[in-house]
Amino acid sequence: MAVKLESMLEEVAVEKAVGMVLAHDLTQIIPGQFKGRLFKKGHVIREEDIPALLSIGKEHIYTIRLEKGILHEDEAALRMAKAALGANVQLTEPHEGKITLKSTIHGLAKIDKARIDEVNSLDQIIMSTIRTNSVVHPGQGLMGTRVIPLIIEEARIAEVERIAAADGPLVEVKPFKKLRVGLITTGSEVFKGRIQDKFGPVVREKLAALGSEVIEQRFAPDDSEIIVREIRRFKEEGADAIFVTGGMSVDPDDRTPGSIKQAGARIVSYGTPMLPGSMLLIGYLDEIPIMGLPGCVMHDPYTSFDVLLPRICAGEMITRDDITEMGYGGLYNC
Ligand SMILES: Nc1nc2c(c(=O)[nH]1)N[C@H]1C(S)=C(S)[C@@H](COP(=O)(O)OP(=O)(O)OC[C@H]3O[C@@H](n4cnc5c(N)ncnc54)[C@H](O)[C@@H]3O)O[C@H]1N2
Ligand code: MOO
Repeated sequence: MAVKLESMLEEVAVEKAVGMVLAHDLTQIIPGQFKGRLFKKGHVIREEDIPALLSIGKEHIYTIRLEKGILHEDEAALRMAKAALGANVQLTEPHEGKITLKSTIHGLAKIDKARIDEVNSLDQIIMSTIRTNSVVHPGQGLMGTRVIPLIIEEARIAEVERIAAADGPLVEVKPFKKLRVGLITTGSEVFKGRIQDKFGPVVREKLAALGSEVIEQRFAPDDSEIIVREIRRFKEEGADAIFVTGGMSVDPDDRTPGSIKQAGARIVSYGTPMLPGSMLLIGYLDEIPIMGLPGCVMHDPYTSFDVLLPRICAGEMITRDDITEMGYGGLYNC
């Protein structure tokens, strides 16, 4: 097969290539200064291009005679990118044989890791992505895809298309919903005014960054009855989610996990295998997400709360398996 492909590529010395059409983008790299396309595919080589071609190490160029069933790298990348494409994602033009998929919105990137792995197990075909469940902004890259050789058998790209068609899109971005969140801040030291609340501003800011809001923050002492009552009140008032802060660890005054349970929540997990954020609780009160947020959320910039919040704001239901998977790679300077 390799011999057949090679027979479609003919080397021509650049001095003899004037008037010929470049068959692919040509890259220049000057470390620290420039990396990019010096000549574009389709460029007709001129006499004055010869010194530049020689300066980037091209003494020969290829002319390609594509036979039936063989694809140029740009066409192969385009077919793979189209096969992977889901909602709120757009393609770039091919550049040096690569096509990038970019988000068109602020949202939650969903990347199907299992099928991306399946594609990447194929020889000389790549799909390089960001991690699934990342928060992305308009214009942000989600995937770059290309084939390694300059030309490739179409049947191999059809295999990628088959993998991509087996289920939903490989790459898509879910928009965030506008959640109206009820916030209950526990702790007698805050309730009695011994210290100033530092949880409210953090939770408000994190929600605002995802397009959601705190409808009201209520304060409760370390008293289960009061905490349960406030949880039920937010539920009755139609909050889309309820967050309870503080009182999440092992002291006798830590009443939050017990109160969430007592309020009737189905607990998905009390505890996440992530540091910081190990004492976080996530559950559901009917279909409403309810979380117990430990003290670290106030001061650590990235905790289990930051992993779960974007998914909740995108309307996803968190499962016990999702929590389990947070441990591997989940230690952040804690
Ligand atoms: N022996 C153990 N100690 C701790 C454990 C443990 O498992 N065993 N877990 C640790 C982890 S992890 C965390 S996180 C912290 C915090 O847990 P809590 O959520 O129970 O936090 P509190 O005890 O309620 O408060 C801790 C600290 O933060 C201040 N605080 C609380 N709420 C506010 C607020 N709204 N504004 C300002 N400051 C607040 C509180 O006064 C305390 O000083 O536990 C570890 N320890
Ligand atoms: O819940 Mo604690 O965050 O692991 O620091």
